Formats: sequence, C-alpha cells, structure tokens
Amino acid sequence: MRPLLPTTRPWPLFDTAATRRIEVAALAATPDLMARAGHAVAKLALALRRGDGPVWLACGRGNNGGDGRIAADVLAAHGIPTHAALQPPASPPSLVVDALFGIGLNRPLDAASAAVIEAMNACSAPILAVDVPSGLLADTGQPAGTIAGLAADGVAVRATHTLSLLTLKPGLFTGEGRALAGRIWFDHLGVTPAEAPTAWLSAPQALPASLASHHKGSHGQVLVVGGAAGMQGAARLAARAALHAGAGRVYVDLLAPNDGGPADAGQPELMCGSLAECPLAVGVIGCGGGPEIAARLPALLSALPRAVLDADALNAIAASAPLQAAVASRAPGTTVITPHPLEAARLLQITVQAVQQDRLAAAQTLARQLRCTVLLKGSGSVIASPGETPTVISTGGPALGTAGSGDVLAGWLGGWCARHAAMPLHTLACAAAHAHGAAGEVNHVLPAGELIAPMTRLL
Ligand SMILES: NC(=O)C1=CN([C@@H]2O[C@H](COP(=O)(O)OP(=O)(O)OC[C@H]3O[C@@H](n4cnc5c(N)ncnc54)[C@H](O)[C@@H]3O)[C@@H](O)[C@H]2O)[C@@H](O)CC1
Ligand SMILES: [K+]
Repeated sequence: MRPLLPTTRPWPLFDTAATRRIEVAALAATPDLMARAGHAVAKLALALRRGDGPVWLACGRGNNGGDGRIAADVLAAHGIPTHAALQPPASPPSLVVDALFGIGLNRPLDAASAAVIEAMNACSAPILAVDVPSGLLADTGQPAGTIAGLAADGVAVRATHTLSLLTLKPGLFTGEGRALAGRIWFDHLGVTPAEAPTAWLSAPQALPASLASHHKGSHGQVLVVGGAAGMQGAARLAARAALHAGAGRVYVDLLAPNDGGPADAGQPELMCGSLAECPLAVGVIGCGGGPEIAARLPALLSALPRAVLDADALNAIAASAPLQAAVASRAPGTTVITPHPLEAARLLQITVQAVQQDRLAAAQTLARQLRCTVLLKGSGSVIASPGETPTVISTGGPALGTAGSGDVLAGWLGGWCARHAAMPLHTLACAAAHAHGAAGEVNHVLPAGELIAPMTRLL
C-alpha cells in the first residue's frame, strides 16, 4: 500500500449514495468486505504505529466501528497492545485509530461524540482515520457541525492518515477534507465499481506537443483586459502567465491610462492591444479590472471566440442580469469562469458558507446557470461544465493563497486555450488547475509571479 497522492492517474470519486450501491452489489460476490476492511486498517496501523504504547481504537456503533473492532482483533493477534474503547487509554497511545463515524455520519454531533473526537485530537500520536475523519461529511468535505449550543462547532478528527475503503470519497479532497484527512491511502477491497463516478480526482494531463512546422501564428493569441488604476500588476501577471503557457502572441489592454508606455516593462514580449486589433484572441478578462470592466464586457462577450472570466469581471456579471444572459448565450464550450468562493457566492446569490458547504454542487449549479465551465478555486478546486462529470483537483497548498495567484491561473489557462485551440475547455481548465496546484505545493512563501517558472517546468 502507498499514499494515493501525488497521483499520475485520475481516480474516480463516489459519493455516499453511490458507495452504498457499490457495496450492495459487491456484497453478493464478496460477503467478507468488512473483514477485508478491518485487515487493511490493521496492516496500515502496524506501519504507522510510533513506539510501544497501546493502539487506541475509538470504535463507533456502526460499520465504521466494525472495521475498527476487526482491526483491534487482528492487531491483538499480532501481539500489539490495543485499547478498543471510547475513552483514551491510561498510557499514551502509539497510534489512534478513528473508527467512530464513516460515511454513515448524517447529522450534527452530540456532546459525547464531540468529546471523543477532541480526545483523539489531543493525542500526540499519529491518527489513522478509517474511511473518513469522524465529523467530516464524506460527500462535501465539510464538518457536520454539532447540535446547537455546543461550543465545539465544526469539530472533526484531524487525522494524519486516512484509509479510504471500497471507494474514494469527494469530501476527502475538497473543502476542509484536504486538511483533515492528512495523507490519504486507499484500499478498494477487491471491488471494481460498475457505475459512473460522482466526480474525478485530477492527475497531470499531457497536452499535445508542438509540431516542428508550428510558428507563433499556430499558437494563438491572448488578449488580457484588466488592470485598472492601482491593479495593473494583476493584468500583467495574467499576461506573463499566458505568455509562458505558450500563447503565440499576448496583448494587454490596460484599463488605467498607460501613457503610451510598454504593456509590461519587465516582460518586453507583451504587447499593447485591444479588441479592435485582435478580435479572435482568447480573452482573459477581469484581472484587476475594477468596476470599469463592466462597460467593456458586452463587446468582449459578444466578440471573443473563447474567454476566461476572472475576478472583477465576475463581480460585474454577478451584479447584472443582462451580463449573466450574455455569458449564458455564448456558444457552448467557449467560456470559463474562475471564481473563488466569495465570487461564486455573489454569482449564485448565496453566502460563502453555503458555497463551501457543498463545493461540487455550487460549481455544478453555476455551470448550469451560466452554461459555461466553472473553475471554483479554494482547497480542492472543482471544475464543472454542463454535461461533464466534475473534477476535483488533487494538487494545491497554502502557498497558493497569495494575491495574484488567481491571475496567474487565469492567464495560464488563457494561454493554453490559445495554444491548444482544439482541446475542450473543461480538459484545459482541469489541466491548468492541476499544474497551478502542483507548482504551489511548497513549504515556503511563494509570490504569485514565482508560480510561473515551476508551472513551465511541469510542461
Ligand atoms: N459502505 C461500504 O461499502 C463499506 C463500509 N464499511 C465501513 O462502514 C462504514 C459505514 O458504516 P455505517 O453505514 O454503519 O455508518 P457509520 O459507521 O459511519 O455510522 C454509524 C452510525 O452512526 C449514526 N450516526 C450518524 N450521525 C451521527 C451523529 N452525528 N451522532 C451519533 N450517531 C450518528 C448512524 O445512524 C449510523 O447508524 C464506512 O464508512 C466504512 O468504514 C467497510 O466495512 C467496507 C465496506
Ligand atoms: K472514521
């Protein structure tokens, strides 16, 4: 067994309802699923244990607890001291096995369950969560919360490792799930699901290489429109990213007066231009756009064949029913929007909390409403398009949480849309978000402009 991430192949994700159907179908042929699960937990527990203390297995009443109890028996048979109880052992454990709740968690926690979870989190030993960290909803990656009046709302196990059983669940990879699940392991228990996945987990995507006969005209054009007063850096970051992603020509239309100056003094390859000069370019619209971008949007949306809409373009669209209609009436497969959760909330006219409560559903709803590809940013970015199975991005990290990081992503995606004009936007959005996330998997501060070089190396 080895950790799932980083992965070189896309993995199917199945929500709770699908997992239950898969379990029912599998049980006919393999009635010993829980025994297999318990043995898998014990095997990983043996590898993760630190020191000689007992393994504390906190087992709930359902089948998640059943997995834990079988693991306890297997460990005991190997001579490992075990403590299968909801109270912590008297001596410090060598490992905590969280088998309190799995995919059966379907309501807020009571005080007793929250106390067990907090006791697990208080241990200094590694924590192995069985299937899902207890307290986390497997479908959405959000904590189930606690019943009203408890101080510890949102309490969930902070696992160092999670062993997902039978299927991989979307909630492990998006929202709070990424932070709570720790390192993810997977055992399919010998079952190959027959049904279509709820979502896909992303992997690196190889894009077609250029032919020797290709020239700058073959690699498309990008027009970046944004950079209102005080925010020109956002447009320039997007333009630099588009350039390094391989667009043949990149033009910048700055919304603040540029007084005939270069598009970007630090990147002489970038050119000043406007819709009139490059009406067939891929638009990257809204980075640092300010309120001024609203007036530009009708012409851009009706002219540009492919467009990536970001930041202030999204705020303008959220505030205007005619602009929403203009986006929705563009030809299918020609528009990507790249909202962060607050921008998505504005577009959906709901709260950020409501977006985060079910990121997959929020992205899919937006894709349906605006009839475009949606790249919902945040921990475990989600890409949704009408008629497509959504993708959850498997890469990323806190280093991406800096100003300008989204501008680089939008620009990079625009660059790839120009260079790979024949490829579907959904595929390109998944590939760009995966590459952006991979570049951000570092343990140090990374100014957004410095994402571009590692993204180039990943090409
Ligand atoms: N579904 C499958 O295919 C397999 C399931 N297995 C294990 O079984 C688990 C699912 O088992 P269960 O369906 O029994 O569910 P759980 O063991 O996750 O849930 C246990 C029980 O807790 C109750 N419950 C839910 N929320 C609660 C709350 N807030 N406070 C108190 N009680 C609450 C539920 O009513 C349920 O009866 C999986 O996560 C996995 O660990 C494995 O044995 C292998 C195969
Ligand atoms: K669990």
